[in-house]
Amino acid sequence: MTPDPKDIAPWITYRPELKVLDCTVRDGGLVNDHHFSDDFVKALYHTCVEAGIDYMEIGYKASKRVFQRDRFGTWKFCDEDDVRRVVGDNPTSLKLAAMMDAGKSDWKTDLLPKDRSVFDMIRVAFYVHQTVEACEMIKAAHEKGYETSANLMAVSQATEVEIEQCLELVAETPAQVVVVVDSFGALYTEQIERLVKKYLGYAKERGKEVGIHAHNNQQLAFANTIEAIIHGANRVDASMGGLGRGAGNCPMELLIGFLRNPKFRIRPIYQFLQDWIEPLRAEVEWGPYVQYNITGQLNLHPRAAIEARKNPEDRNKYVEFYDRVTAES
Ligand SMILES: C[C@H](O)CC(=O)C(=O)O
Repeated sequence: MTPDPKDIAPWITYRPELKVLDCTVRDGGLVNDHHFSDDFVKALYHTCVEAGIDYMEIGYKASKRVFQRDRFGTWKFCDEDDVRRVVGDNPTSLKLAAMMDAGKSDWKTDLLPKDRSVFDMIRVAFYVHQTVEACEMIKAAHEKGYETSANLMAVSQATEVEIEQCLELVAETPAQVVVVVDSFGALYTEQIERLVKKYLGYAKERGKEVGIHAHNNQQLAFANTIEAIIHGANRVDASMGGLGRGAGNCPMELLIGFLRNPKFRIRPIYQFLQDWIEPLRAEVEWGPYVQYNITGQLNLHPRAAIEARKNPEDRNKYVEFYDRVTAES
């Protein structure tokens, strides 16, 4: 059989259906409590438009009952007026997404009907025990007119049977996308392959796409993202300079350098790194530091590593950190 020309050297061709989501402000908000200036978010928005990125996740729609409004920045709540101050009515082809956490958002009351909102997509983030609420959230957002995505977090800690039960329930919802989320940066490429194939098994026949959201604890976020793409993930998350919680995410500059669709342009991304990400490094820290390597290897939430790196004097006490977390786990 003659192979499809697209399959001979797929890394020099492209899949038109593959879409990229920028999660810089949303995941990066977990580093600075969402205190990004309007100018930063505006510059990122224009960069995403110029770079041909498909979606920009501009923040969370978090509950103001659960989180104090004055302790967090604008992008934790993404009120419609705040977002419009930066993007106007968004007269571009870049779609805007917000994330809503199960258990931490007022999804019954906080979502406007789509025709009155600047948002296009709601991504529902949940842990496996919150699957039932997440399915209700997805249905509610869909009924209001939004595209929806199901992001099962911390999948590296869920059992096989829990993942399967979750996917069965999510498959029955209107979610267009189901994302493999490696919250702890714990997964290796072989595991990514298995998970993407498993997710596709539930998603594909219902017309849903599979996505990938990788963390960089073991410096595998880019490699795992490529692996997910190879096995059929068509929705891909990345952030500028890898900005994101703890070790950060798959760097956008690497991802766009890898993708071959001519609609993507890398130059505006370098401009954004130069103008906005490098100055930010002087204020906040993210990246695959040793404490994050350790929590990734142990398949643990990065919170202990984040805590350990808070005090600059203690940052290099790797052995003490290693001994503590291995004694606790
Ligand atoms: C579900 C989201 O992608 C949340 C997140 O960033 C995570 O890693 O978990």
